[in-house]
Amino acid sequence: MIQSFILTGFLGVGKTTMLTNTVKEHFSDKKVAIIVNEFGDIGVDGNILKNVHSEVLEISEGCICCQLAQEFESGVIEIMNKYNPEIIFVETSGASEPFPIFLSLQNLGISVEGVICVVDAKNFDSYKENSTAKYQIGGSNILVLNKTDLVTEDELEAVKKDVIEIKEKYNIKNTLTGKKIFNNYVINQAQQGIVHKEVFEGVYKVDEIIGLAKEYERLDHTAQDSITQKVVYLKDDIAFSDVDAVLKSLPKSIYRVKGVVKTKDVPNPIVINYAFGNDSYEELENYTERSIMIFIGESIDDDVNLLCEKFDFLNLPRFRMTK
Ligand SMILES: Nc1nc2c(ncn2[C@@H]2O[C@H](COP(=O)(O)OP(=O)(O)OP(=O)(O)O)[C@@H](O)[C@H]2O)c(=O)[nH]1
Repeated sequence: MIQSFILTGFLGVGKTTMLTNTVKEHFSDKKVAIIVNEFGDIGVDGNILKNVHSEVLEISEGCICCQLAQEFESGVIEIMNKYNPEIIFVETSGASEPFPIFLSLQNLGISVEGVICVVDAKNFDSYKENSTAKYQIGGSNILVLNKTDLVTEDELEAVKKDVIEIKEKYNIKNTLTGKKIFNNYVINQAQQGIVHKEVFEGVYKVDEIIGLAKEYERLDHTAQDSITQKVVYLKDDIAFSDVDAVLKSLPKSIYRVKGVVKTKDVPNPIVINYAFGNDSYEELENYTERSIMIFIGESIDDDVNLLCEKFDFLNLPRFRMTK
């Protein structure tokens, strides 16, 4: 039976980082397939993951936990037929919930060995009130407190306490029986998403659930959430300092920026990663498409327009707005 893991967690918490590091560290001898669903339609994570693994299927243009359930299932079948993997990892977008994906995998006869929710220990306070974030915790059985290098022990304890409280409140239940679906859960810690191998050894395998799909009512949460994204292309190659200038001028409403940008001063295109005030850059080989930045946050349209006015190398696509 094919094994699978679902990776969930809010925007920018470190899911792609975990996948990149985990597969390298623990699964170099296995045939691994990765399915990644990005928030929106641009494959930044897909490009990063493809640099590390050969089998990466991107499902974009929507959310696999609601609008794209069917596309997700056919994607899984496609990857099984083409590649015959031993393990499938599904990285859900930071704006989806894991439970519908869990049901889809089980419907396809795939064993779910764990639903992992990555929590950003540094920025948890900034997003813990978001309802999707709560359902991500409630729908998982392995909670990983990541970015532990950025917090003190006391801060980490406080996050852990909050996470447990949310887990208890949002732990998903079978609406027919009233019983908890994930009876047990564990809380782990990580830095750069690296967790102990035990997490991936199937000790937290989730029991099969039968006949529950119709009972899950929170479908199409994207209709209610106020998180939006705006895609911006860059006209020309720019100086690295310009990228920095953009990130330093972000208003509070924009809490996540991803992108791949070609600069005049760095040989390879750089991957930009900005989450809640922290930024990082990494070079990416083999990227030949246009420079792009994706801004994600709450009600950000006007703020992104202002940024584009201020930095004239930022160019809003005229006919392109997702979500
Ligand atoms: N300091 C620190 N930074 C981290 C850690 N884990 C991830 N990061 C950084 O956090 C940023 C976001 O990481 P990603 O792995 O892209 O996050 P994600 O959850 O896949 O993000 P989305 O695709 O928006 O959902 C990147 O700049 C990472 O380098 C960590 O443990 N410590």
